[in-house]
Amino acid sequence: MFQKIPVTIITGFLGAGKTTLIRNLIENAGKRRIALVINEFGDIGVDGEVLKSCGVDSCREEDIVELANGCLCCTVADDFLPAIEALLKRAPALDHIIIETSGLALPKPLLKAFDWPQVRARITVDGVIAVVDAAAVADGRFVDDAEAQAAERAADPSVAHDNPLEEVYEDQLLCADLVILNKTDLLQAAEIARVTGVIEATNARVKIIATSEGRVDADIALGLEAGAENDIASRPSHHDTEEGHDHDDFDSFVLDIPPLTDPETYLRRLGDIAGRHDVLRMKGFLDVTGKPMRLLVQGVGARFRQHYDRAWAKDEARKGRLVVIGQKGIDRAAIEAALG
Ligand SMILES: Nc1nc2c(ncn2[C@@H]2O[C@H](COP(=O)(O)OP(=O)(O)OP(=O)(O)O)[C@@H](O)[C@H]2O)c(=O)[nH]1
Repeated sequence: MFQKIPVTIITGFLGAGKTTLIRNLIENAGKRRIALVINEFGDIGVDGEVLKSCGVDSCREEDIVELANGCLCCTVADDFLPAIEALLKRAPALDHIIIETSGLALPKPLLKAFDWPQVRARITVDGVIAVVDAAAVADGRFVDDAEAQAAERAADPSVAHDNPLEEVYEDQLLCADLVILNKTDLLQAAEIARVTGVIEATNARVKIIATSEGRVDADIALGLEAGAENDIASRPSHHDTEEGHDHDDFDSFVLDIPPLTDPETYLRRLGDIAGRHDVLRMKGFLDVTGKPMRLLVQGVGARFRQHYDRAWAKDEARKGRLVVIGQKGIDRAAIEAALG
């Protein structure tokens, strides 16, 4: 019998752990033939690179489609649908498609693309998964006083707050069938319970799995059977009355970083600068003098992680580059001066 191919949409704010989750899913997906569609904000394709070098046999380079340049939710017809069409022509047929949206994308416009007749005939959206950085929520990164705001919204559902971070984060939550409450390693049990309550107050119908390092059973995450394209109307958005959305609220730029002799000191400086300038996300690859491998650096707010992920290729220039993402008005000149 003809079967629709299930698609999982993975949303979640910058640095929440979407790529980490996907890596885990493909490692644990058994024999499923999976293709990944990855969309990233910022001009260095770090997520695709991370997944290509993940070393999982079933995840081949040709199974990863990178849609760079902006925001999937704004380029559905031009970029996204042709990419999906190409995946549907694969023989043998794929078992599953996972789409990682950029951390600033609104999932609902993307979900709507799956309601188009030519797409819905062949694909079903198994589920929308929102990855949430539990520590960022606990720190009030998105909403200063989440409990007070949930109470306010319960009294008046139309209440709006002019905070772009909050709008993106909430749109992602409100569209989800499953929340992966990630980074619980950074919180005590009472904080995890509090954050869980805050999420339930925003979206009462969503399932929540608390975890760390994106560890979740692939059979659960890829077997939600939500048919999300059939109940788009029950997923409210702050942007329901608009055509598309703009990205004027956020800014990103790429820094060229000279070769480093003392990466530890440099990374401490990165964390310090990210904190002082309210950087939302920093990531890229650094060239450490004398090391055959490139240093993959990941910053979420002021929290940094790094590891040597692979050797520089023979035909590749050893070039340190970091993408920096912040809210509009982020002080690029000061950051450049501090890191150059
Ligand atoms: N402490 C901690 N760090 C985590 C966890 N999961 C992921 N990270 C780290 O958080 C950083 C961002 O993770 P990613 O998986 O790249 O996040 P993302 O959502 O794909 O990021 P963008 O695509 O830039 O939005 C990386 O340094 C991860 O190693 C976790 O459970 N705990």
